[in-house]
Parts: sequence; structure tokens; C-alpha cells
Amino acid sequence: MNAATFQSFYLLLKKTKPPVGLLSAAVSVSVIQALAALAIPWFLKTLIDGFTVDRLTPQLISLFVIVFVVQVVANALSIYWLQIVGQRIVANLRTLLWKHLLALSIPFYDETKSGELVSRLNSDATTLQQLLSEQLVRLLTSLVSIIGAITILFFLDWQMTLVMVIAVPVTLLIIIPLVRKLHKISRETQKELAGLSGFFAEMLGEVRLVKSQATEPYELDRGKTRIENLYGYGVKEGRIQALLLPIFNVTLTTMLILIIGFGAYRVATNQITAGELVAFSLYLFQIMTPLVTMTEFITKLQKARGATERIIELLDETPEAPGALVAPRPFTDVTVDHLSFGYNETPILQDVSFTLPRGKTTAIVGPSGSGKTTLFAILERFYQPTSGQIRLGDQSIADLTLSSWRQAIGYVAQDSPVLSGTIRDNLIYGLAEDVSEDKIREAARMANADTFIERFPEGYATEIGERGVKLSGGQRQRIAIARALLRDPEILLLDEATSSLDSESERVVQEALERLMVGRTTFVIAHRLATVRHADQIIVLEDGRISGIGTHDRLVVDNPLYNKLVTQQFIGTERARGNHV
Ligand SMILES: Nc1ncnc2c1ncn2[C@@H]1O[C@H](COP(=O)(O)OP(=O)(O)OP(=O)(O)O)[C@@H](O)[C@H]1O
Repeated sequence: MNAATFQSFYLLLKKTKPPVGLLSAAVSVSVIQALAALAIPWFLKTLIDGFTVDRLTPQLISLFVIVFVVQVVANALSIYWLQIVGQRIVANLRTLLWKHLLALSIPFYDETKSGELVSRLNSDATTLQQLLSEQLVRLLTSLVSIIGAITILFFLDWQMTLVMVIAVPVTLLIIIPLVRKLHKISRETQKELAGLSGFFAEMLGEVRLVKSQATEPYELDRGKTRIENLYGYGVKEGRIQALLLPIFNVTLTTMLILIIGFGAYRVATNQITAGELVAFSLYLFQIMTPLVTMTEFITKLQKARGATERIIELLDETPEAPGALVAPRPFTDVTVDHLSFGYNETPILQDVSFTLPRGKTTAIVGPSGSGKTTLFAILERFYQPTSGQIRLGDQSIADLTLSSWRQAIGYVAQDSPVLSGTIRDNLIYGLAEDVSEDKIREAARMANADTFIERFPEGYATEIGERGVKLSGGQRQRIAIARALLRDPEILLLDEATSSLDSESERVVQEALERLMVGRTTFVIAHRLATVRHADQIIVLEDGRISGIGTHDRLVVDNPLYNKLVTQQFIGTERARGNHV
């Protein structure tokens, strides 16, 4: 791990606000445990050298027992406390990531697969947690054991210790390149794993498309290729691990044989005592076992390095600019002023200017892909304009707080999303304050949703979404309308349903929408002639530019595209529905 990565790991840890008090306590008991463990061979040495029964005084035995008990208790405490510290850090990290993800902008989500993000929240965070709570405790005790044992060994017999100390760097020389390689592979593995999660999430989310296109065999192959890729990395990783541990063990065993052999020679030549040799061998184990643990730690650290880097990368993404001013209510007119926008270099909206007069209805029409939905998204501040601005009165909406602006917008889309939970939960979702049951029912009634809700045995407590009954498109839309009614928005953005609703369903939805629109500034993507006829003004959008603004009667005469749309699309649609205007 190079200095920069270590630093970023450290910075990330700092951001997760570890419980420092508990961490210090855990570190202290770890040190106590390791020190107590170091005392045990020393006792044995004293016992062996000049063993007589009278030397076994009760005091000596009690001291031995106490040291032993201290070591065991300290060990248990350090494991438990470090586990808590690790879990706390990861819980804080997940909260930090979750908060950050919620603050990130829509363009970020356009570029990133949600499955990959889930993988960061779950497996990357878990990798870090394992490192922190399982490995860190061992690393600490290992370090104390190694340093303590080497120091004592120098006192016992410096020549033998020197032989041993020289052998350690030799081992490291063999191991480091392997560890590096392991890091590279585990980075690729993690990347591949995140990609695979993204792929699975996307495919399972769009399972209807896969089935309707009968592309199961194709998707099976695509999934299999990725799974096999991952398998390949796993095998490579296994190969290196298979080399790493045995090499390490062989080196250590050789060291052990050499040292004990050398020790036996020194005992035979009376240079050290038998007790010293026993203590020496025991200390040697107190160095070897931690060394093995440390290689394991290094391996895990390399794995965590990938996870850390990816989490840091995610935390470095810039969140949405929140704005500072609370949008003053009631709203005045909203002005779109020379607005241009492109998702990338290709311009989508070019120099668009118009006003949404307060309390009036503005309809927007234009061919598919002309930029209508994009304009809505910019009004919702999901994307920043490339140039130009949107103003509320004299105030650029970019200066308003995101929450006060978005809370003032009611958006009813063609395919209104619902969350899992009860119908009531869905109706009050996002409301700042509590609402009475009567108000909820009133909103449902106005949205023409009361009848179908009450038909469910559980009524408003019916579970919908993933865990409960499924709602039809029209029902979902009426839930969205009731939700908007409860929010009492200043501005309504309506993406009118086209073919998704049958004419009966469309009639009840339309009726509900009209109630919702009363007295509100409404901006509607229009697909029906009835809507544009009733609108106070109509905007015609062609290839991202406005080609006309006016009333229906004027545009039919002035605007060729509008004229064409009215004769071909609208009237065609209305006829098809048997609903002549
Ligand atoms: N997130 C995005 N990233 C990149 N390009 C996009 C994105 N969303 C839409 N586009 C492109 O922007 C253009 C305008 O799309 P938009 O959805 O605004 O059109 P629209 O007028 O609402 O069409 P429709 O009536 O079919 O819904 C299209 O060419 C589309 O490919």
C-alpha cells in the first residue's frame, strides 16, 4: 500500500467518525493481552532453569494464574470492542454513502448502473468492515507480540536473534511481489463483480423486456461470459494464494529448524540454558504466528484497497448544488429565458424562451425526441442548463433551495411510480407535515381514487408495489394525482397519458387532473386535442427550438407543424378512440 493510498484510507476512516474512546480502550487491552502473553515463556524459563518444588510458591503460582487470566480476558475484550468499532465505522460509512448517493445528481445516475452502487454499499463496505473488525485486532496484537518478543529475544541471546531477524526480510522479498500481483487481480475482480451486480440488477429489473423479446438464451450467454470471467480471476487469485502461504510456511519452518538447531548446539556447548532454549522457541512461535496473521492482513488490505478506492471515488462525486433561498410562496410567473441544453455536445434545447403565467395552463407539443421531457427535467432542476436560466419572478431558480423548489412542483407522469408500502404511505409520501385521515380521503376522492381504494379489503392499508397488489396504470396515476393534491403544489408538470390508458380510465384520470389543475400554474406535455384546445397557450417544440407560441386557433393557421400534428396525430388519435372533439 503506497503512502497516497494509505492516506486516503486514513481520510476515509476519519470521515466515518470512529468511536475513538472505544478504539483506544480496545487498543490498550490488545497491548495488555500481548504483553501478558509475552510474560508466559519468561515464567517457564525461570521454572525450568533450576527447577525445585520450593520455588513453586503460592505467590508465583497466583502470579502465573493472574497473568494467564489477564491475557484471556484482555483478548476477549479486545476482540469484542474492535468488533464494535469495526461495525460502527461501517454503519457510519454506509450512512455517509447513502446520504451522498441521495444528494448526487440525475446526470450521475444516468451514467451509473444502480447495481454497481448497491455493490459499493454492500460488498465494498463489508470488505472494509472485515478488515477493520477482524483483521485490525490481530494486526495490533501481532505487532506488539513481534516487537515484544524480538526485544526479549535480544536480551536472551542476541546472536540467535540476529540470525532470525535477518531471515525475515528475505521472506518479505519473496512475498511482496506476490502480494502486489494479488492486489492487481483483486481490483479487477471487484470491478468485474460490481459490473456483474449491475448487469444482474438491470436484467432482473427489465425481465419483462427480456421475456417479451424471448432473449433469455442471449442474456444467459452474456451473464455466463461475465460469470466465467469472474471465475478466471478467482482462479488466478487462488493460484497466487496457493503459492503465498506455502512459500511463507516453508521459509518459516526452515527458519525454525535453523534456529532450534543452532540453539541446541548452544545448549550443548553451555552457552545458553535449557530454559532459555524453551523460552526462545516459545517466543519464536509468538513471532511466527503473528507474521502469518500479518500476511493475511496484507492480503485483506490489498482487497480493501480496491474497495476503499471505489468508495472514495464515489464520495468525490459532486452532489447537487442545494441553493440558499427558500422559494417564496405563492409563486409568481415562471420565465424560461434563452435556455439551451445538451446531455453531451449534441444540443437538445436551443435558445428556448417562454413564460408560464401563474394559474394558467401551458401545453407543449412536438414530435417525439424534440426535447419536451428534457425541458421538464430542467424545470425540476435535474439538469443544469448549458446557458440561459429559469426565473421565478426575478429570482433565478438556481438560487432557490432544491427542496423548496421541488416541493412546490407536482409531477404526474405517464407511468407514475409507486413505492412498496400501503396506499396511505404512498399518498402521504414526501409530505412535510402530518395530514388528517379526512384530508387523505378527500384527496383520494378528488383524484377519483377513492372507489378503487375502498374496493380492496384492506382499503387504504392495502400493501402495494413489490410486496402487495399491483395497480393498473390508471390507478397509479390517480394515486399520483391524489398525492399531488395533498402536496398542494404551485406548479404542475403533467406528462399526459397517450395510449397507456383505455378511454374509460382516461376519462376518470382526466377528470381528476382537471380538479388538480384548478388555480395552479400547469405545464402539460399534450397528446390530446382536448388538452391543447383548453390550454391558455401552446408551445410548439421542433428539434429543441420553439417554432410557435400561441392559442390553438392561431397556431393551426400560423404553424405548419402544429397544423400537421392536429390533422394527423391528434385527430387520428381521437378518432381511434371514438372520441370526436
Ligand atoms: N438522459 C439522457 N441522456 C442523453 N440523452 C438523452 C437523455 N434523455 C433524453 N435524451 C435525448 O434527448 C432527446 C430529447 O428527448 P426527450 O425525452 O426530451 O424528448 P421528448 O420530446 O420528451 O420525446 P417523447 O415525446 O418521445 O417523450 C432525445 O434525442 C433523447 O435521445
